[in-house]
Amino acid sequence: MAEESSRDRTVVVSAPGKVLLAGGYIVLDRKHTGLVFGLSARIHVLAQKIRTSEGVHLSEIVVQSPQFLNATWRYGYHLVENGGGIRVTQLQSGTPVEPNHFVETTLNYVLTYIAEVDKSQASHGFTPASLLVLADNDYYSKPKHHHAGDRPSSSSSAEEPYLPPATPLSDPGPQTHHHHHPPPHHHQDQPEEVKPARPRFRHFGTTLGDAHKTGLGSSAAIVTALTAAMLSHYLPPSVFDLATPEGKRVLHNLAQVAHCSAQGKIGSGFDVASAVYGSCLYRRFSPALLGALPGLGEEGFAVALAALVNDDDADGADGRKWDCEIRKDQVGLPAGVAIRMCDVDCGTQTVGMVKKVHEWRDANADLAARAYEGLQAKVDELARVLKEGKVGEVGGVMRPVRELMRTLGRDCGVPIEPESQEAMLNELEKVEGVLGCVVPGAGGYDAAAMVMRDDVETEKRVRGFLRQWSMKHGIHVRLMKVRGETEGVRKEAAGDFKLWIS
Ligand SMILES: Nc1ncnc2c1ncn2[C@@H]1O[C@H](COP(=O)(O)OP(=O)(O)OP(=O)(O)O)[C@@H](O)[C@H]1O
Ligand SMILES: C[C@@](O)(CCOP(=O)(O)O)CC(=O)O
Repeated sequence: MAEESSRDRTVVVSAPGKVLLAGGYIVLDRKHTGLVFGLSARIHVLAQKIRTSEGVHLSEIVVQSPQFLNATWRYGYHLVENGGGIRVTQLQSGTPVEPNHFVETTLNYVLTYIAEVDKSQASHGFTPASLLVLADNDYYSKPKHHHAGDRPSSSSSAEEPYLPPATPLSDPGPQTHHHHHPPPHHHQDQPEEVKPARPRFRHFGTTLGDAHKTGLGSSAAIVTALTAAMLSHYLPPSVFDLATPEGKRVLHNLAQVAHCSAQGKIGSGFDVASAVYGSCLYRRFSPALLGALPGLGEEGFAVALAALVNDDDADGADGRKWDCEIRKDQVGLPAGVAIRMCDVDCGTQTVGMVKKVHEWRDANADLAARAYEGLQAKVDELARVLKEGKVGEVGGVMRPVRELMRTLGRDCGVPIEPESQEAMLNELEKVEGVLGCVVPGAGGYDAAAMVMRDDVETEKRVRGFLRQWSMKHGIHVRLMKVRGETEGVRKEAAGDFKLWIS
């Protein structure tokens, strides 16, 4: 008799966002490493079987992001000849829905992999499934409620939008009473009694394309959580078990391949690694690893993908082709210290910045090698002082990280720490209890990261500073709820998501 699969139960998986505290750009080179922390902000994916009563297409897979307008993606799928894998096709009905490239690519790769490792899936067809995506609120800036002359402090007290009414797959109803975490801290600038309860998963009131992302790595988190949820839903535990090191290894490899493909192979993969493993010192895999994989739909894609993901035809010295290093033992945070972030509501296009840095590096090899080595020394030092709890030394390491990144930016002609961010961080650094701050990752206008004392007084001072800074500069900077956290992907209790389960 067939082993019990998870297909009849709801599987919920979550994966964390990331903050690359130090090591941006250099981590793209295998010679170097980056210090990445996972975040408390997670993307959750609920995988459920679709009950086929209401004329639902038999081979449909539906992905929904109920926090956004027009965000239901329905897919059919077909087997491509000559082992080219499984390709999904977005089905349109009614209002046209913008394609979701990351979701679609993930479905292609994951269904191809599943059909290859469990042949019965390919022959019987995949049971129709619903995949519901719920992102913690900090992934996107708050929706604006006032347009012309938007004043910084007023929008945060505006009424929270509810989720839209019944969708074809679930009717979660208003979310205001569904607190999973403890209630959020009170904003200093608002009297407690007028603050409406905050929905755990708010509706952003826009399409996904119009949402302002804060730079927490939503694509890596969704690709990872979606991959894990689908593997857990369709495969029996003897073939895939997220709780085992082997399960995490397969998930990591498959999510990296899918994410790289969707992204156009430009990233180091630190964001997927931290979505799977949480905080770590990360060394990337050799880019050549993916070079040999045929494209989706090309002859032999399915077999090659499964071999690459399982890493079972390994010829490397240690028996594995995947040569990335994920060092969790070298990363930690001192007690009483937190990593927090402030959103400047702008967001950054990383791709163009990486291109320019690489052009400069290629034209200035010696200079670049020295700059990269200088940064690497600071990455290691920062990891060490945080791990060893040397609280007093944090600032003395983070300041040079900023200086070196600014120099790199100037040399390359890239605004890694733009002037407006520089000015703000210079002042933020002086706030009592703030140990150090940086523009994380590629820099630019993504949310800034701080290492600060984890106490109410410091938080008050930081909020006060950001409020004043916002007013003075006519911008909206806010302290986000999100914190650095060490844990990676995990299964969640389905009972905590009852409102979402149909
Ligand atoms: N809640 C969501 N539901 C469905 N798809 C999502 C969701 N959030 C993100 N995505 C997918 O991820 C894409 C955004 O990826 P992108 O790499 O631009 O952002 P990011 O990973 O948050 O960026 P960064 O690395 O700067 O943090 C979206 O276009 C969409 O395909
Ligand atoms: C520039 C880079 O090193 C870091 C990008 O980080 P982020 O997406 O800005 O957090 C690119 C990468 O490592 O993929």
